Amino acid sequence: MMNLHTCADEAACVRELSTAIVATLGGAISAQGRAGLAVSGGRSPIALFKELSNAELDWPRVDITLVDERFVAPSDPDSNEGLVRRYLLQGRAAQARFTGLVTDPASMAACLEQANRPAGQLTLAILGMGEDGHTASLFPHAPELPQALDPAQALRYVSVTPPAAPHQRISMTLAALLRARHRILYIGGATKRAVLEQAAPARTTNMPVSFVLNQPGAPIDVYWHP
Ligand SMILES: O=C(O)[C@H](O)[C@@H](O)[C@H](O)[C@H](O)COP(=O)(O)O
Repeated sequence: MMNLHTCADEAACVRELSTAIVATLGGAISAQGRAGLAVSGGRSPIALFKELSNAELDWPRVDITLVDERFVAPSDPDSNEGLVRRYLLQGRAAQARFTGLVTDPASMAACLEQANRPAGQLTLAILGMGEDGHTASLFPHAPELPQALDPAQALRYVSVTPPAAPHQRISMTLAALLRARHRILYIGGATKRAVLEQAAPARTTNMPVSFVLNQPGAPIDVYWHP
């Protein structure tokens, strides 16, 4: 079920989100000693990463990883790890512990083996959305989509071949996203608002984001700005 937060503009969303994220991670640190955060790539989170990197939080107790990654070396301009290193792991947040997904750019199997090692419960997953209705790297019509959306999927990460976007991907599975304690979807603009409204009413594999928007036991906070 989704809880929609409408912000006046991007700056307002970034401030509101940063406050909410710090509260959520801080709460987990107080309760369990550490917090786990998984973030998305793309252009949308850059301003949020900049704001968060200066937030006051016990960053050494925060484990940061990725919701999804392109199968490229971390030095590649398209790498989500590179994006996180440039914009989030700066300032105060440089003290967080980061684990990327492309741990061996020569072997997808080795990356998946590493990414799927046992881990504690994720505190928060921050998702983005594409205009085709993908979230994470859960792309419509990807051959691996059935495994990635399987509610009984034990794996946290699978490989995904996007039918119409560059690079092989490593994506968190729907089941893993739903096992996180909290979920946020952060989007902006009129086109994505229309996509959200199309995807919100019912689950459809044509718009995989609909599976995170329609889960009674796993609410999601959606932040949108015009
Ligand atoms: O690595 C990725 O491609 C992302 O994690 C992806 O799911 C992203 O969130 C959307 O594609 C939105 O991207 P924009 O913010 O660039 O529109």
